[in-house]
Amino acid sequence: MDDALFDAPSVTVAPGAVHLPGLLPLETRIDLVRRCREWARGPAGMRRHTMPSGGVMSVDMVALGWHWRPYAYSRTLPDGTPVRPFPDLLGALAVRSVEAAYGEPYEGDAHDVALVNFYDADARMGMHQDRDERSPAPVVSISLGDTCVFRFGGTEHRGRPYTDVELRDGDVFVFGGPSRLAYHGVPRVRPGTADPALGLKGRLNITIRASGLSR
Ligand SMILES: O=C(O)CCC(=O)C(=O)O
Ligand SMILES: [Fe+2]
Repeated sequence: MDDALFDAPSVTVAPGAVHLPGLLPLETRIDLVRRCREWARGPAGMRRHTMPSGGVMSVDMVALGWHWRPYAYSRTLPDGTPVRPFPDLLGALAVRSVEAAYGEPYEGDAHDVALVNFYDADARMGMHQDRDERSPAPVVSISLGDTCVFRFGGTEHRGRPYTDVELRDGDVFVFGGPSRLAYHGVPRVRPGTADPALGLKGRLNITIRASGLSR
């Protein structure tokens, strides 16, 4: 464990919700983008989910560890294709991020699922809670590429009051404790703001979670 992480700059947006701007160095970001490209491919790769309302999401998604579709986890994809495994690297990144956010050793459930979201210039994500997990472990959200507006609200409903935070390439946002079930969404992406060194057009987001489900 790198002690310097406990000293990383952080902004507490709400109790238990901590923004860690620029936590990830360029080499980590480049490595994660390369991995996301790999995860996006193949039979268990990126897809656009249809919501129960009939609307189609504007974000492309791939799940690791457990498959996710609105609104449930499953061991395999609907056609039986195995889900891609959850990479140890993301588990380690989650622990380091939670420790950097809260400044104390992490002793909660092990993170075992990640959702990778790709946003093009027009993609959005409506206000929602992450509540398909059965573990209270904090969610760790990693941003790569284009900056977005991340809207973070309360736990009761999707409306105001909320705080708009700019999430940039390499930022990490941790939400746990009293904010674990806070409504949040991405009302807009700022196209063309990605670091050219990344070679990424658009925005990638990885949320790392503990499913609380047993295999
Ligand atoms: O893209 C983001 O920053 C948030 C993604 C999110 O809320 C989710 O995947 O549940
Ligand atoms: Fe979410």
